Amino acid sequence: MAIQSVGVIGAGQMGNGIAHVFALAGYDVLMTDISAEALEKAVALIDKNLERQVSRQKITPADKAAAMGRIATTQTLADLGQCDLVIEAATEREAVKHAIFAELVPHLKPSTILTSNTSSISITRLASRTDRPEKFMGFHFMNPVPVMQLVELIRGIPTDEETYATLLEVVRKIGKTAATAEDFPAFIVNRILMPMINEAVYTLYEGVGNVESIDSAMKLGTNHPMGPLELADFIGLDTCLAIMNVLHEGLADTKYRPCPLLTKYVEAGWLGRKSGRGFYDYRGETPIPTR
Ligand SMILES: CC(=O)CC(=O)SCCNC(=O)CCNC(=O)[C@H](O)C(C)(C)COP(=O)(O)OP(=O)(O)OC[C@H]1O[C@@H](n2cnc3c(N)ncnc32)[C@H](O)[C@@H]1OP(=O)(O)O
Ligand SMILES: NC(=O)C1=CN([C@@H]2O[C@H](COP(=O)(O)OP(=O)(O)OC[C@H]3O[C@@H](n4cnc5c(N)ncnc54)[C@H](OP(=O)(O)O)[C@@H]3O)[C@@H](O)[C@H]2O)C=CC1
Repeated sequence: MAIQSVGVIGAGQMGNGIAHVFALAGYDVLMTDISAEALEKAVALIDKNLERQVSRQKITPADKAAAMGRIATTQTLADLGQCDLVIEAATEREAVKHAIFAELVPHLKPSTILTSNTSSISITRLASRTDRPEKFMGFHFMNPVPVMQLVELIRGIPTDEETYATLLEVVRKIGKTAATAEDFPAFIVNRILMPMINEAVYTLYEGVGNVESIDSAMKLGTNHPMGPLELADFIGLDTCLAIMNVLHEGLADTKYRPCPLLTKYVEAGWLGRKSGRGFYDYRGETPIPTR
């Protein structure tokens, strides 16, 4: 099936990056969020990130103008009804995602492919609550979307071959590379990455190192571009905790127990970069460790 128009639900860190990449690749993008402010911020951020690509001569000013011209926003979910492909990238909470799909599905044309950018939640379970489980897939982008090469494709039990083949082709058209994962908690990337981040928080919690020494050790000792605590702040501590909870509950193994310190930071509303504070304080000129 040919995809031309793409609906993006949630204009947070991932939603804006997904809209950016699809618009640049020539798709018409309609982005929605419950918050008008989030939509405004997302469009401003896409403009800024495209400008950065222009200044590094990755794209031309005309490419940027064309991409911005392909992005529209709405606060009405039903407006996404005529899109060929919908990518849900709202908050990592299963109840939120079920509610979005329940509201959206009655407005969708029959051919629309419905996807979720969830980091961890069962695709089969999300699909089963829609009217089109065979046209439902996990479509998992990495942060920052304009930079990261990978997209994980996750088929639920009922997903049909045509839907999978269509998304493989879309990944190719946006210039990224697909890895196919089976539908088990947190799929491939987060099954491996999130326990490492959680272990870094335990290392902090138990006093083995402080924020600076843990991040420095992993950056300089294992050549990771970001330390695990810096990366956790970048992803969002609420999202990290949500993923650990899905792993813990879904695999029923205590080795996935979220670190109590991670829970504490989320309870404080210190969610990382997006809220101004997490394992680092981002409110000044340079990030300062909070422990
Ligand atoms: C939680 C989940 O479900 C799944 C996940 O996403 S897990 C998280 C996966 N992501 C990671 O692991 C990211 C790890 N970090 C990194 O790879 C790097 O630190 C980083 C790419 C984010 C930044 O790299 P850096 O070298 O420190 O910064 P910087 O030099 O500013 O940027 C590198 C390049 O990316 C570009 N870039 C960075 N952010 C960008 C953005 N938002 N939009 C467009 N381009 C961007 C820069 O323009 C630059 O391009 P050039 O190489 O062409 O010059
Ligand atoms: N952060 C990351 O590194 C990655 C995240 N993901 C996944 O992408 C999804 C989004 O994450 P991320 O962008 O980081 O999260 P953010 O918190 O940055 O953004 C989520 C956005 O969704 C909005 N939202 C919440 N409820 C609804 C709703 N009912 N309808 C429309 N929009 C809604 C939020 O609005 P408000 O702020 O007003 O609540 C917010 O703007 C999650 O499923 C996450 O697991 C996948 C890969 C990487």
